[in-house]
Amino acid sequence: MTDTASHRPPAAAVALVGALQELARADRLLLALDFDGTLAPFVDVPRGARALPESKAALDRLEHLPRTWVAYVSGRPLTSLETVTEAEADEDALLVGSHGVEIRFGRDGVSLDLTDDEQATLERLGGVLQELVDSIPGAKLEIKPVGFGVHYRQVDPAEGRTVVARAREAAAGVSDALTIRDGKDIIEFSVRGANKGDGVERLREYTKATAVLFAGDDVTDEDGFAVLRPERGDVGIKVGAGETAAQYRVADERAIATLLGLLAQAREAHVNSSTD
Ligand SMILES: O=P(O)(O)OC[C@H]1O[C@H](O[C@H]2O[C@H](CO)[C@@H](O)[C@H](O)[C@H]2O)[C@H](O)[C@@H](O)[C@@H]1O
Repeated sequence: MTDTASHRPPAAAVALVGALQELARADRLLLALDFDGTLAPFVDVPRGARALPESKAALDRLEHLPRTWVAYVSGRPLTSLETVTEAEADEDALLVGSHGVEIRFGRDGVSLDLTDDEQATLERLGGVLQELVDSIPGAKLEIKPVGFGVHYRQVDPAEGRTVVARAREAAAGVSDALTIRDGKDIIEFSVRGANKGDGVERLREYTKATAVLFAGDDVTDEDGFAVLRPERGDVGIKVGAGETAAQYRVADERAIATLLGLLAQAREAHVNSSTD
């Protein structure tokens, strides 16, 4: 490789920047973004996670632009997502929580209305998983509206697989109809199945977006990538390693922050040129 070639940006990065410039020209643009591992670096205590300041600043610019919507699509319960995105008081916030089960679009929400069977399963599930985490140093139970997350980020790394196996076994003793999701140092069980793809489609319908950007880092984000329509200008960005259906990949949350800054700049330029 020549010295000049070694300083050239890789073709994939050039293609991604080009795709974002095209996206910036969309008539109605929706940014649907995963939170943890995409906007916010991982931390030990989930309520302490926050988007990188550069991402937050770019998203603030974007959501103030006409015909542009910013939405968060997360595995977190809606209330937790409101806290970490600082959207509690934002009456226009677009939030999809609990992997697509909980929805808050502006003032409108979806009532969960758990059936008696779902409620009973949830209670038994909580009992067995609480007993499990109490027996494993460092394990924590996250209570969610339709399920539970067993966190093992602070468990001895050699024990991670055992925690997952024991949690699966305990949950199987309660019901064989649970939705189970493996995440980053977490295994989650839900009595209701919906996914991030459902959430993205609901957002697309609500905003009447003509193009969508979805970015995510985890296996659960693959449902979001699966509903994208690249032939209509949608863009999917996978953050970090792992198999993906996304068209593009970046290394980490810092790269996402940089791209959101570029997109904000390109969208502002597009909006200004259309109003000239
Ligand atoms: O869909 P996401 O927005 O990526 O949410 C996935 C899960 O995120 C949270 O857990 C993860 O982040 C924590 C804070 O950095 C970290 O401690 C934990 O190990 C990660 O798994 C959240 O607590 C879960 O409810 C979400 O499902």
